[in-house]
Amino acid sequence: MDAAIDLTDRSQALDLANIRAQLIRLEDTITFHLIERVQFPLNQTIYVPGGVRIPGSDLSLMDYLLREQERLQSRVRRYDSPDEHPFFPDALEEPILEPLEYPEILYANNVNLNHTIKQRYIEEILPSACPNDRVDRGASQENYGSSATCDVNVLQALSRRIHFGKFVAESKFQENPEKFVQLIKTKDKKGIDEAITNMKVELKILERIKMKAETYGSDPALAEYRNKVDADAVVSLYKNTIIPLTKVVEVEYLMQRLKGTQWE
Ligand SMILES: C=C(O[C@@H]1C=C(C(=O)O)C=C[C@H]1O)C(=O)O
Repeated sequence: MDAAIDLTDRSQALDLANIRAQLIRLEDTITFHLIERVQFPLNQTIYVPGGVRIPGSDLSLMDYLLREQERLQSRVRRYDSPDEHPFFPDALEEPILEPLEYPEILYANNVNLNHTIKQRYIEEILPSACPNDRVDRGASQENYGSSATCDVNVLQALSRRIHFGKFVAESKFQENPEKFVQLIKTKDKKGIDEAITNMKVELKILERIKMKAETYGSDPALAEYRNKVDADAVVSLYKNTIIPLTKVVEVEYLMQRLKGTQWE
């Protein structure tokens, strides 16, 4: 959707500095969406299929909203973009807008980590980020729809950020094809992971995201408005979920990279 990178321009899309700038932009998106979500209780019920009665659907309330949001957004070609991955591919419909000409930037692959992303978000990320001092006040209160709406925003931002690993991986492959061809041919996933890892960049990200969570989570003019989000929970989200899953995307994308090429 609002890519800072023009994905119809191959050189822009594979410039590692550009890609990293987009990942930095997504830090703001993810942090702000998380701040919006944690103003509500955990409301576990909205993640349970049947937890809230939905006519004609046996999905959880959150899954129902996510699926319908993806159906709607597919009609304005959100999922034609190579940096977008649906959680419910079967819900997508024909766009009402003319198709955009995306050059072949990424090589054919079936890497989609959304099932894992959603599971980690519901089972680990939300329980650690949502304050446990607010109780679930049941569907009769206004929180359920608002919580699910915020969840959809967070999940779509997490998916975009993690799957951007494909552009990182393609950029790194093109920088040194010989090294990666050798690692891929020998199915050396550990070697690929080491080759794509840049600890300096990772440490910088963790420092910056802590500062952002503390800053965005407070109001400069109102001292009492502090810690709208637990900064350590946001750092842990990046350290234990976002960065590791981005690297899984990079490794799994590269494992499929030689298919149909002269190296196969
Ligand atoms: C995304 C990159 O690849 C890896 C993953 C990172 C991440 O998910 O933030 C950061 C550095 C690398 O270990 C990169 O090199 O920028």
